[in-house]
Amino acid sequence: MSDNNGRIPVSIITGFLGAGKSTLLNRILKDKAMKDAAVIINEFGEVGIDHMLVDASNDSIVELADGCLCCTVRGELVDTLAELLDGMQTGKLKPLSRVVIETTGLADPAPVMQSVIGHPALSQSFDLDGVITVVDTVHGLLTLDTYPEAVRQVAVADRLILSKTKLADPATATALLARLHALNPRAIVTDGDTPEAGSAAVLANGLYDPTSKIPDVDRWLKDEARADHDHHHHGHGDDRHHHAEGEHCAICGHEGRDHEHHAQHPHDVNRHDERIRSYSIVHDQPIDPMALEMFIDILRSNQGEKLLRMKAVVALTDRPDRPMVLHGVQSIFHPPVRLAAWPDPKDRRTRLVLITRDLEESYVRELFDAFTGRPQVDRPDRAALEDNPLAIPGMKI
Ligand SMILES: Nc1nc2c(ncn2[C@@H]2O[C@H](COP(=O)(O)OP(=O)(O)OP(=O)(O)O)[C@@H](O)[C@H]2O)c(=O)[nH]1
Repeated sequence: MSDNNGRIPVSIITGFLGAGKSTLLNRILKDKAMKDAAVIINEFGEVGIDHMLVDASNDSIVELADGCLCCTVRGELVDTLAELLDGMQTGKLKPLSRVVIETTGLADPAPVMQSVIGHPALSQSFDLDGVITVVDTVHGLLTLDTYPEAVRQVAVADRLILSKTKLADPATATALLARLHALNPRAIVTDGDTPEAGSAAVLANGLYDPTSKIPDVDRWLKDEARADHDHHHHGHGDDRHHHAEGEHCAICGHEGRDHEHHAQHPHDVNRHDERIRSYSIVHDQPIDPMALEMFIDILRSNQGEKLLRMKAVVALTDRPDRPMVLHGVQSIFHPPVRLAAWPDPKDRRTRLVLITRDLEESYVRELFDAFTGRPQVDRPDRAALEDNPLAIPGMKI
């Protein structure tokens, strides 16, 4: 199902080692809607076996063995996408409805996403439709504590699919959900045991909606208010549970006197999580296109590596009725797309959603305010920044 511009949606399935990626993919491939999809499987190790585990009824399965998609075989991924395109253009391949990429368990999804959105030619033909991260309900908490790759996989996901839910005890599942919500409040969470999880519908995550032909902006900006609320409380000690005397706490197992703790287990050292933030910026006046360009340029050239993901719908002064959609991963941005109209004509506010690592919200807000005409008293304005981009406090190059 390609969009207005003929671009083919690409979904990335990721998740830690053994989380259940292949199991999920096998279920999805049985969906009739996957008939014209191509699947690219990346496997780490000398001998590829994942392709044998994936249902072979789909003849567009390509395996990229011996190396990790996010590092050594990234070029191979680009080549494979180019070959698929060539195959379609020369009539050797039937038109593809979708491409699904399954990464290795240790992959950082960002470079894989960049291969799709950042390649000048490929981005004309493919569009990232979302990252689906499979999380093992039994081992998820420990994995998140131990492996930064797992935290990144959760942080950038559009959808989280919980596997092995029936094997996990309820307390573990509750604690995991709280942890996932803190890390990525906007992701859709789906129980892997539901029929929905095994359907092609989970792959469509709304960078555009195939039926309405415009990005499902509301979906990826969802929970904006709640996420902001959570963020403001994060780290200020307000995100606590209170228990009455004698009450059993499902998260930490404590019983007895009144006690409080964070949504995660109190002994849980969220050493990776605390560096990752998700926040949104809302602005109600149309923005000068030049100012937007400079804001994005400074942000990505100076802080690109900390920008795990940014999605935005922006009202510009030249055509405020036709919003601009921006979509970036680290310093790579998809070519901006002008929508024909606002997804919701009653809500024409500019909205930016950012997922960052080691980049404070206050820095991004100040930079945004400086370029959109709302500088604060003791902060540099746009003119000062154009003269000297280092004038932003905390700016490092
Ligand atoms: N009970 C149960 N087992 C599951 C579920 N999902 C996966 N498994 C099992 O978990 C094991 C790992 O599943 P895979 O689908 O191979 O996981 P993967 O993420 O593709 O693994 P790698 O490719 O090694 O990273 C297999 O034995 C699966 O049968 C689930 O929802 N419930």
